[in-house]
Amino acid sequence: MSEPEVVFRLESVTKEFGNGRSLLGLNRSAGVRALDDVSIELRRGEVLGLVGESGSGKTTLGRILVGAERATSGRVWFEGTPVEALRGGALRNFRKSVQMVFQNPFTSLNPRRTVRDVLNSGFAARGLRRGAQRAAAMAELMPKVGLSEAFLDRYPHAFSGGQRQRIVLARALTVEPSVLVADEPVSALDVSIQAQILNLFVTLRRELNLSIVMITHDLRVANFLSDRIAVLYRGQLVELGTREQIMEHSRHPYTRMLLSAAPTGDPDAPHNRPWLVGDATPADAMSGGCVFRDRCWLRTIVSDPDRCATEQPRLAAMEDQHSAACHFAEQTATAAGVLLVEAEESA
Ligand SMILES: Nc1ncnc2c1ncn2[C@@H]1O[C@H](COP(=O)(O)OP(=O)(O)OP(=O)(O)O)[C@@H](O)[C@H]1O
Repeated sequence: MSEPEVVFRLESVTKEFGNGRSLLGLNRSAGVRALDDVSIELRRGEVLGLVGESGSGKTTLGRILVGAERATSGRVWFEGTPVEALRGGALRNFRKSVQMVFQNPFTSLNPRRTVRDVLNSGFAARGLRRGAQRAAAMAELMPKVGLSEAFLDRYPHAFSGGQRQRIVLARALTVEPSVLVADEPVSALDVSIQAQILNLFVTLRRELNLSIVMITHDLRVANFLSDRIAVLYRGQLVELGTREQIMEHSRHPYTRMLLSAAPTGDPDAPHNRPWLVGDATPADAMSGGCVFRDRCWLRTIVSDPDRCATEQPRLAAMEDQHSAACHFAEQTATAAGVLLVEAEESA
């Protein structure tokens, strides 16, 4: 099998916010490490789900991909070139090629601009100057996102949330991107509409060979359309694998915890979930060791829990495509099974 083509490559990317001194050099603020030594690739035509709780660094990673934030350290390569080295035409091409779609379609559209105005700005950026060229591009684009051309002269307020998200997608597509970074694109929508929009992503990805980074706190969304899933915890990439590896054979105790906390729709699911262990300790009180150790259910049963406090686990490959950052990843599945049986017996 040939190697997949890599669109983005992130090498040891760290992003810190607010890590500076005041004007007089006093009160050095601790700052926030939103991303901590993240290395990952995005392949041509794949959907990469990026999951984790609020504050885990998902949006920051997405903003680094589109060039809206710069890494504090580490490298970001786009199609083989470091992003910071892009200039002139190559930089313009990068800005068109990588588009971001935001969560809230009610705030991401200007209420005073019709759909036609919105799309025309994108077509102008793509270099379509003549009215006839833009009309033809518009006639091609609207059905792709499931909208009628009759909507072109309406303002955003005339549309439902799902329709607005279709307009936002159409706007992103005007410049013919090769990568979409979608930041919680369905979480502001009614559940009944979410599947329609996710299906639209699936269709667009197939028709346009798009690479998509799907940022979501909802594992059901990631499960629906991802080829691979990356799990972030406190800015660190703690597990990476194919959709099936993560959803069915996850090895990091945090991923197991996320999966068990996700609504399953199963009324018989155990209420006494053994792997929900307390709240997170503030990050600045946890230097060294594993970032997840304070909430880790697996650590409560392994033979050498001190190791978790002293030695930071590195992301290590366990099988083809699947890696996890846990010293005891080999024991996760068995330990989870034992705990679940115990919980069911004591319920
Ligand atoms: N511009 C900023 N200035 C300071 N801190 C920031 C900034 N952007 C993000 N952070 C901090 O970085 C950390 C990661 O935030 P980020 O928004 O990337 O997480 P997230 O996983 O996308 O969370 P959410 O789902 O809540 O959006 C958080 O602690 C956040 O407060």
